[in-house]
Amino acid sequence: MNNVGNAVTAARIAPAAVVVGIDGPSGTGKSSTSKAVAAKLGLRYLDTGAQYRAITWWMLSNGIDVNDAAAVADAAGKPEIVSGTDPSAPAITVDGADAAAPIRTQEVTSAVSAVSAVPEVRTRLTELQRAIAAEAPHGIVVEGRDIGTTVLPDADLKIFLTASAEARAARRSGELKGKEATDLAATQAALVKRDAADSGRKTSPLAKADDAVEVDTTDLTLDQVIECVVTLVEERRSGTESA
Ligand SMILES: Nc1ncnc2c1ncn2[C@@H]1O[C@H](COP(=O)(O)OP(=O)(O)O)[C@@H](O)[C@H]1O
Ligand SMILES: Nc1ccn([C@H]2C[C@H](O)[C@@H](COP(=O)(O)OP(=O)(O)O)O2)c(=O)n1
Repeated sequence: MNNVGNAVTAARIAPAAVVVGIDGPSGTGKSSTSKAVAAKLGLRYLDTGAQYRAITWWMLSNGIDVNDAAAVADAAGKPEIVSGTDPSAPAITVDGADAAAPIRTQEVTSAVSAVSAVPEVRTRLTELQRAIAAEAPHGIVVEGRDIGTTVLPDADLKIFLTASAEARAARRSGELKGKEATDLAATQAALVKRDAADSGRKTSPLAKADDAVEVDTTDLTLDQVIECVVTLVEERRSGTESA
């Protein structure tokens, strides 16, 4: 076959880039599922929560009062946030510094909802997220709170993960063991408080898009959730299921 023939065949065989948005509250399995699905399907991966944490870390490190929305808005454009999109090695830097560890501290977790509620912060990160998604050659799995509703409303597949507060708190406590306090009731109370703040803010709150597929992960293993999402992506790709 000549070169033109080869190119035509390759174009027919290569699947089109697929964009998947995975939203839901904390501890429902967004990060674990998104990374695994992206790795299995050869897609890029973007953790938008890590970006909101990164901007929050920068605010705290630079002495900005995170409860002063005007001060946060003024500073929102200052930090340079760079996200890696390799699902097997997610990376994030702020002004060139590795932020992977400091964005996971309790101090950042407690402050992130206030910073995320500031419209200037959301506008800046939404633009960044759209640009990253547009550059992914074979497609991308993007996880967050407002991907299906706001960041990528035209995503090929939208998933909304849920789980009981008890299950989510137990999962998070398991992660924290040995690092920080593991009081289950305190972990659950903190989760529920953050959910309420994220769902209750005015600008692009945590919400299920009308056309998202809801998956309750309370009684599913992580492998079952991954399998479920992989199957849904493959169905969308082959056009066997209507949106
Ligand atoms: N279906 C599941 N069953 C049990 N544990 C899970 C399940 N999904 C995720 N986990 C675990 O729960 C914790 C939180 O998962 P994560 O993917 O970080 O959630 P999210 O990104 O929604 O906050 C991780 O330790 C993960 O391994
Ligand atoms: N698209 C997004 C992603 C996260 N956020 C905010 C709200 C969340 O409480 C924080 C942290 O998100 P992250 O996904 O890291 O949180 P958990 O892994 O669930 O603890 O960021 C957001 O407002 N919009």
